[in-house]
Amino acid sequence: MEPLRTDEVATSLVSRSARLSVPSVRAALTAVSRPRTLWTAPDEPTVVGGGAAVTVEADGPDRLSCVRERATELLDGADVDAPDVARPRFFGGLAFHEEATGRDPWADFPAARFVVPEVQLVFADDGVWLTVTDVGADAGAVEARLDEVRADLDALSAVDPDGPPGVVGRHRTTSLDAWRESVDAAVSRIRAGDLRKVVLAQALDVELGRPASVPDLLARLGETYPECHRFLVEPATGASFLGATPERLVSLRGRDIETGALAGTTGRGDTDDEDAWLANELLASEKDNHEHELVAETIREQLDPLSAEVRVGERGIRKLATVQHLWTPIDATLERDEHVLSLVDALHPTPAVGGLPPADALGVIRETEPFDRGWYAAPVGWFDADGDGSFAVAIRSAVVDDSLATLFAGVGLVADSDPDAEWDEVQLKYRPILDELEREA
Ligand SMILES: C=C(O[C@@H]1C=C(C(=O)O)C=C[C@H]1O)C(=O)O
Repeated sequence: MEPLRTDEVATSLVSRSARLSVPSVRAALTAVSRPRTLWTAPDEPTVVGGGAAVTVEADGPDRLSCVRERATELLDGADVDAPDVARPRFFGGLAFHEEATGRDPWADFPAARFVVPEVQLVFADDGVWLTVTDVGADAGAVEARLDEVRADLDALSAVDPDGPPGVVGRHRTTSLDAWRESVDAAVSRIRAGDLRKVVLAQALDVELGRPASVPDLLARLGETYPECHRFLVEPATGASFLGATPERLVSLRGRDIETGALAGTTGRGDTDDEDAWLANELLASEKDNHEHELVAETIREQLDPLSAEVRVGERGIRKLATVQHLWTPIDATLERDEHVLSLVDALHPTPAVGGLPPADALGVIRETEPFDRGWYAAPVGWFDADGDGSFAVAIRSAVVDDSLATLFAGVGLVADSDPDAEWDEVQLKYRPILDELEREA
């Protein structure tokens, strides 16, 4: 991609904002036009985006510094009249690997893409804020557009959500036999000392009874997984990528970093006793603790050189509707100012979704997986003009294209991993999305 010319970018991003009322996040997401964005994170206001005032894309090993450079030019010269909560931000993410293949279902997903939504709605504690942004327009035109969009959105009425579309067919990318073979091969390499951990994933193509409503699916995921990051990345055309992930990659505010290690998995029990028993087994499991420790250790090592202090909290259990994970909170204070994209670059992929050593694990993933990960297990999130931002790891996710959905799920493999147990764990990790597609209303 050609770099943007300076005369195209200087002081040309104009944002204006106002309060408004809309019945729900779902109604807002239904009303705005593509490309659409949804971002919901614990302790952050939910954001809905529609349209793109500006789009920045990049490819290859320097994709994040390219994005950052172009975005900084645009944001530095911006003419913004908005309270902090409603400031314009870039939303988007990356492909798991450095290059995009363009293979189905990822045809419309480049190696990195971020947009400043033309229409941004922030569901803040004190109400909903609308921000309209344009590039190359005069302030009067942006104000007129703000009035127009606000009038349209203010007139929205609540609509009952549709029930799930239902699942009428399934196709796995990996058979149980092929899986056993791949896991055995990976485990042998780990035992031989070639690598310490690798995360292998599967994809599941699902045919739906009727086209899925993306806003409804995300609304249902919000009810079942309120503690997760929910996201939608929907390009101008083609498929939508969405999910409800329990894994934060990193958030940065000023010099304060919050992250954590999430790895090691078991199911939920049918009774409280069984649930507690499963949690205790997980806490005591040598294999899961080893798998987890590699993630926590690596995150700490990545943050150490950048930080005045890294604090690793106590390992515990993170319970979700369908699974429980080992989780260690990690926070840090930066030594000097950094952009959140630099932290994303340093941390992705953590051994929770890649492996260790990272380059060897990525090699095994590329050789083994018969499908393109696309943006699955990669960072999605936002950043602003100060370089603050928040990113999640896009797991428990799917690409939805009309009546077709492709779900992704992976597992961490170490020396004593068992192929059949890992197979079952993959099936468990499909459930967040699969349940919302299948469940009766
Ligand atoms: C890779 C996934 O999950 C990751 C792998 C985990 C594990 O192996 O125990 C647990 C949480 C995530 O870090 C996924 O859900 O697709």
